[in-house]
Amino acid sequence: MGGVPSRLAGARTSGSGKGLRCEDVSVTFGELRAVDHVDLAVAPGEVVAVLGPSGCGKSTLLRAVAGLEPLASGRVLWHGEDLAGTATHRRGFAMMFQDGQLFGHLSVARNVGYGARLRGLRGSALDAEVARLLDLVGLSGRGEDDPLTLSGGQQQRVALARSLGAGPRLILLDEPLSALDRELRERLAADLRSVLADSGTSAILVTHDHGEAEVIADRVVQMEAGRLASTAP
Ligand SMILES: Nc1ncnc2c1ncn2[C@@H]1O[C@H](COP(=O)(O)OP(=O)(O)OP(=O)(O)O)[C@@H](O)[C@H]1O
Repeated sequence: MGGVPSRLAGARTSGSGKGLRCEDVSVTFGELRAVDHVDLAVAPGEVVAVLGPSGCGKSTLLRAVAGLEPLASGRVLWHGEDLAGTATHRRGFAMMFQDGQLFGHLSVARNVGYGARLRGLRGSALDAEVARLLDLVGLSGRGEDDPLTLSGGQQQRVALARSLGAGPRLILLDEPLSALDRELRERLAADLRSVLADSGTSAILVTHDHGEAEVIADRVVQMEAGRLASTAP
């Protein structure tokens, strides 16, 4: 934790067809075209921020990538494979929201180990994985705590560790820090960047905070009324 390591070499471009590709993706709610013919590529290991005002369609785009919204047009592909027939839980993507939605009846360790258990880890292998994840998010030794006694920032770290524990190939982050106060947000933004870099996980970060996007992401794309605009390195 701490420090901002440089991103993985070669993770900056996505022209190879590797990683995620949204092609001409639209999502409609009745007359409203919430996501309007969006093209977006995320290379393996790359973190892309989607920045835009409230209601511009950011969350809907994430949900479409996750397979939680039907597409009115276009395709979502991973390594060139169309995911249309792949259910959400089979896509290998994890989602993390503003409110980390921890399981209040489970210890921190059980929360963090949840995804790893789904991957089949048990016993000492599971314990080692939980310890690794807790270390990754700066919460070593807190495994037996009740998550609801942790601060908001600590809870978000647990949520992040739990998401990473599922071993996702892509993590979808929907305003993961916006419930926190500014000081904590700035600190956790730097931590989030280093955790994503250390784990080599591809990510899409949705936010309306320009500074947060700049700190966390390799690339920032602007969304406005359902459409993606400029790309700034
Ligand atoms: N299930 C739904 N049914 C109808 N309209 C919806 C639904 N979900 C989202 N919308 C509408 O789609 C548009 C985009 O919403 P979305 O939540 O994607 O925006 P957002 O950019 O993530 O906003 P915020 O930053 O406030 O979370 C909004 O006009 C919203 O009202």
